[in-house]
Amino acid sequence: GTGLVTATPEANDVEYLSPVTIGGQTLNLDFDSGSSDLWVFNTQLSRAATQGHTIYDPTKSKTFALMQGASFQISYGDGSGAAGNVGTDTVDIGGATVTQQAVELATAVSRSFVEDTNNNGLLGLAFSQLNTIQPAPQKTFFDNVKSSLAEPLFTADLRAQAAGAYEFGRVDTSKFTGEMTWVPVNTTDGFWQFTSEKFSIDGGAPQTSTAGAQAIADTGTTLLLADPAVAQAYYAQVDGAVDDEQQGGFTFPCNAQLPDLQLDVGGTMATVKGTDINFAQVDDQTCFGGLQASPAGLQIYGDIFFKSNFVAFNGGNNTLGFAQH
Ligand SMILES: Cc1cc(CN)n(C)n1
Repeated sequence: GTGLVTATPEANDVEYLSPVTIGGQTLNLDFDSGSSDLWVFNTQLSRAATQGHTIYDPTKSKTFALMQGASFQISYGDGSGAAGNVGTDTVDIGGATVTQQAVELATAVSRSFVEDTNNNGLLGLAFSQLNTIQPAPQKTFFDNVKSSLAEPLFTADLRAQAAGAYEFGRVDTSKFTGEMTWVPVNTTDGFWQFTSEKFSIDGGAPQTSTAGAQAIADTGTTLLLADPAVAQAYYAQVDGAVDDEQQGGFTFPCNAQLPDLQLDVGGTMATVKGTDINFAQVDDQTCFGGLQASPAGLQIYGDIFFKSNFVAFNGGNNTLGFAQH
């Protein structure tokens, strides 16, 4: 089978939300290819924490079962987090269905989740080895549904300030232009990880940032966090760009002409449109860059990258497909 849901951006494309039906109840969740837990806002959370959210009520589901003694606790790269207990229920994403999917029920969530009332939980699409359920990690929705899909893959079609889609089971070639390039994934650390060590600016001469530099395809991260050498070289080409500690990264005059950026994905260059690198206005003249330096040595290609690139995540042969859109 296949499954298709819309991916609707929040303001500034900070994240994208997609409808998921759990035990007959539909919540909008943030699909995150950089983590492996499916957790939801639910009736166990305080009224203060759930104000404005859509919550899942396990007592109203005919197919819910508690996973006795199981718990989860997850922290994300942006410092946010959630923790709670666990059950199983039937999960349907646009027609792709898993019965007895582990559904993690938050009993505590960090402030940023409480405040983001469009987000009613996360659906992890990285590898199941990263699942935080104790005492026994559980499989992701994709791992569980994979064998029933027409093709063992899902695709992310994220758009700038417009509805896109996640699709399970097929590559809709009408969603992109040109050829799709497939690259090998290193699953050792549980991410959709690949080598990305070269870059060029506006199609200029390719440069190597750091030999063997790695990147992950992460739909749950807003920005494009690249090797510091990439960010330095890019913003050196933008008049008035500064690395502003107070703002927390590179900013530039909002009327700046932003060059395109090419990044290699497993050896083939993928383009990030300059227009997509203008992330958000921070004051009347100043804008904050969608490209920032990654502090940790691992590059994180988030939504800024996906707005220019249609990506297929193939769990059959552990490859990533990239195409411009
Ligand atoms: C909630 C959340 C998810 C991610 C990326 N995996 N981040 C950085 N924050």
